[in-house]
Amino acid sequence: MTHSALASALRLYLVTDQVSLLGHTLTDVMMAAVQGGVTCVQLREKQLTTRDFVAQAMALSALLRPLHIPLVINDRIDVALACNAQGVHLGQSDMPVELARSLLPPEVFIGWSVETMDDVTRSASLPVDYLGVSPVFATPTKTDTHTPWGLDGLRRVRAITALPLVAIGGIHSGNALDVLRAGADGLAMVSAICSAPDPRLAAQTLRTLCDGI
Ligand SMILES: Cc1ncc(COP(=O)(O)OP(=O)(O)O)c(N)n1
Ligand SMILES: Cc1nc(C(=O)O)sc1CCOP(=O)(O)O
Ligand SMILES: [Mg+2]
Repeated sequence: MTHSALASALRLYLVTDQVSLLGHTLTDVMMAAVQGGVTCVQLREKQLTTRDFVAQAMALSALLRPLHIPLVINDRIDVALACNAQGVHLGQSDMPVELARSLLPPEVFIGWSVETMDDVTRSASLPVDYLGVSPVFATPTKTDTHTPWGLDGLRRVRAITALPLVAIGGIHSGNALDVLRAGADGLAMVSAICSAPDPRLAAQTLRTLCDGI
């Protein structure tokens, strides 16, 4: 996929989180978000057994594939391979991206979290397809994060890389435009969609913002 095709695919990026679902099922929230216009889904499971993770990944893959919405698996190359995911997302403590690249089919894209300018500089010589700018704002959804980049930090990242940038952390409809204007290609969100009273409407509102600039 070209940079620009991948950037479009990552535009409104749902990251799942069982804890944030307010009693709804993951499948129901994901499908509502898809109806509202999310362009990409990351399955992020920290508590499941491998067997249950694979089963969940296969179930989501069967729903998303006919809709041509890419499924990204967080952290786990084996799960991504098992469900023929379109992408994986790896962070600074996950499997090294060079090793992941050697294990994955070439068409599977790799996202990589960048927490410092040094990470961004290093990304130029790594086999990564997009960068997760981690975090843009502090968020209660994930607290083991590095110092937030803020909008100025995001602008500085934008200035030194041509890779697609996915902003994550504390993003919602009230700051989405600022984040896009600071240079993000895509917005990744957990709570603004998963914990919304109406996830379909939340995604639709965000999609309208994404399409408007
Ligand atoms: C799009 C996106 N960006 C960043 C992350 C965070 O990845 P990581 O730092 O590996 O942390 P965990 O999500 O694994 O807790 C992400 N998942 N997605
Ligand atoms: C999964 C994840 N990764 C982050 C990072 O900074 O790398 S922040 C985060 C959670 C984002 O949740 P919310 O949209 O509710 O703020
Ligand atoms: Mg990770």
